[in-house]
Formats: sequence, C-alpha cells, structure tokens
Amino acid sequence: MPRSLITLIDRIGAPDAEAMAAAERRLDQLTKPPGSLGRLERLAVQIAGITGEVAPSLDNKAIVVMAGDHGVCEEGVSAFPAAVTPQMVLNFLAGGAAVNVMARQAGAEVVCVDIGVNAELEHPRLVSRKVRRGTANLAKGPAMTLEEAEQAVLIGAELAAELAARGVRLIGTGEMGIGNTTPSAALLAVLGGVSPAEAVGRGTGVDDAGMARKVSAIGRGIAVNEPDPNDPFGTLAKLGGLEIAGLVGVILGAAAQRCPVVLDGFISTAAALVAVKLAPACKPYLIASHLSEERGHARLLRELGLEPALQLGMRLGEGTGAALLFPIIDASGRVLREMATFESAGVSRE
Ligand SMILES: O=C(O)c1ccc[n+]([C@@H]2O[C@H](COP(=O)([O-])O)[C@@H](O)[C@H]2O)c1
Ligand SMILES: Cc1cc2nc[nH]c2cc1C
Repeated sequence: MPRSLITLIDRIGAPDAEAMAAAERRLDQLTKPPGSLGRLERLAVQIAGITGEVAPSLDNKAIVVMAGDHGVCEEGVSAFPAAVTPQMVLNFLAGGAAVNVMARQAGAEVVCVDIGVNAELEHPRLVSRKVRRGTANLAKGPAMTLEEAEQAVLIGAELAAELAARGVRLIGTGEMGIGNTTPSAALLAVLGGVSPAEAVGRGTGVDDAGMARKVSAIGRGIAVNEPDPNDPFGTLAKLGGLEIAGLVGVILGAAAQRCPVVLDGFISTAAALVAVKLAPACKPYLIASHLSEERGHARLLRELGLEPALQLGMRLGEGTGAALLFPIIDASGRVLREMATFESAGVSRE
C-alpha cells in the first residue's frame, strides 16, 4: 500500500466509548420503553461514538457523487451506452437527477466530481479532478495503474477533509458510471471470495446474455490480472474504477475526520469493502442506507457485517439511498435532543 494511504489510515481513531455510553444512558431516560425506537437508537449511539458528541446537530450534509467511465463497457456489460455518464453528470449539475430531488428534500448539498469521465466537462459547480478519461478494460489488463488508483483515493480523501473543514457533518456516498456494476462485482468476487457468477447482477437492466458477458469479463479479468485477495489496493487498481477508488478515499477521509459516512448501493458498498480491507478502523464510521436490488449487494453487506436500514427495491445509485436515510438520521439526533425524560414529563417507569 502507498505510504500516503498509510498516513491517511493512521489518522482514523476509535469511536468515543464515553459518548456512546452517555447516549445510551440518555436514551434509557426518555419517555419510551427501552429500545423501542429500534434502529434509530443504534444510529444515535453510533453517531455519538463517531463524533464524540451526544446528539450533535448534523444539519450540514453532503452527498458526494463520484463520476467515472469504464473501459470494460466495450465487452457489452451495460444496458446503456457509456455516453450516459457525462450526460448524467450534466443532469446532476442542473439539479434534475433523482439524487438532486432527494438531496433537496433532505437539505443536503450534491457535490458532483469528475474523477474519470471520458469527456471534456466544464461547469462552475463541477469539481474537476479527472485522473484519466475512463479506466482501461479490466478484462484485458489492469483498469488503472497503482499511481492512478492512489491519486483517485487521495482525491476522495482530500474532498472529505475539505467538506469537513467547511462544516459538513454527514457525508453520503454516490456514484455515476455506466458499466460500474462490473468492476464492483469483480471486487466482491476477489475480496469477498465469491464466484463471478454469484457476484454479478443486472445493473441498469442487462438480459441473461449481458449477465453472461459480465461473468466472462470478470473471469478473464481475474485470469489476466491475477489479483491478490490479500492486497486490496492492488486489487482496486487492477479491477476497480476511478469513481470507486474516489469513494474509497471519501470513506477513509471522512472516518479520519470523525464524520459518519452513509453508504448508498452496490457500487458504494464495494468501495466500502475495499476501504475496510485497507483500514478495518473505518468500519464503525459506516452506515448502510438501503438494500439495493442489485444481486450481490446483500452479500457485500454481509461481508462487511452491515445491516441496511431501508429496503425500497431501488437500484439506481447516485447516492439516492443515502439521501433518503438522512432525515431518519436527523430524527435519531432529535430524539436525543428533544424528547422528554420520564422524570421531566412525570411519566411512571414501573
Ligand atoms: O447503487 C446500486 O445498487 C446500483 C445498481 C445498479 C446500477 N446502478 C447504477 O447504474 C450504473 C451501472 O450499471 P451498469 O449496468 O452500467 O453496470 C451506474 O451509474 C450506477 O450508479 C447502481
Ligand atoms: C439514466 C441513468 C441514470 C443513472 N443514474 C445512475 N446510474 C444511471 C444509469 C442510467 C442509465
């Protein structure tokens, strides 16, 4: 692993056990049967541990949408043309994509990053951090060089640090990249020890022949690249994507800033698998927003020991699931801050 990543990972601290215990004590004084707010209570305790504060206000929120293209698209692995990636980036910047709608509802900012789109894009709101114009075809050789993968991870980590520096307290992961369910499935196959046939899903909606092309591309990619399952960084470079590497950086960078990270779907969770393999210390900072319809997602979450909060049959990506969980996370903080206690409300405990 590059030295720059070791330095980054070394900055990730353990959750604050005292803040967690204080949040638990407070929850048990509130006017409700103990534990009756279920997942909301676990979220409140997790956020206390992450931030070191009991019931912080997380009003300043952002969804980071990392966009990149994929050489493996030439294998016919997506139901859509690669041209959709830059077109959707312009849609994010215009505020018309699903994630924009859901982020507006949640009061979150959408930060759109060109980390590897195969087009020249310019827009005042675009964060232009292009490492290269799309990856190489992973079925034929490494998707990226080690240097490019390192650059992409550091871009994500720096962005998380910049967001934290301007007051963002909650970060959701989002992505856009036609073809990116194939590298994500390849990472699950290698790092999760799952067969390519079990790791792939329909993505944007490929038919059975498309699924077979995904399995074949991943199989050839593993044969030609010979990734080492014990080398998550090398595996990321060989089989991953620029937006996936960028999200690995966002996750590690947010954890280093004691900022909770809300994961979206299959691609975001594949990035989380790489991040946790690189730095197990980032795991307590992760919140799984939803269970995607993409077939390998449940397996990825199980591998990470994460329980998705929502199940809405979605398989869009962009950060939509993360944005939908934001108001629920807000509710968990408000419960701690605003609910009456048995004592203050004069409600009997027994
Ligand atoms: O987040 C998910 O679970 C998810 C599942 C399937 C597809 N996607 C989105 O669809 C694109 C990738 O699908 P594909 O078929 O081109 O590999 C990419 O832009 C993702 O954001 C996202
Ligand atoms: C239209 C479209 C929107 C998307 N958003 C994320 N992935 C996507 C894929 C397509 C095809």
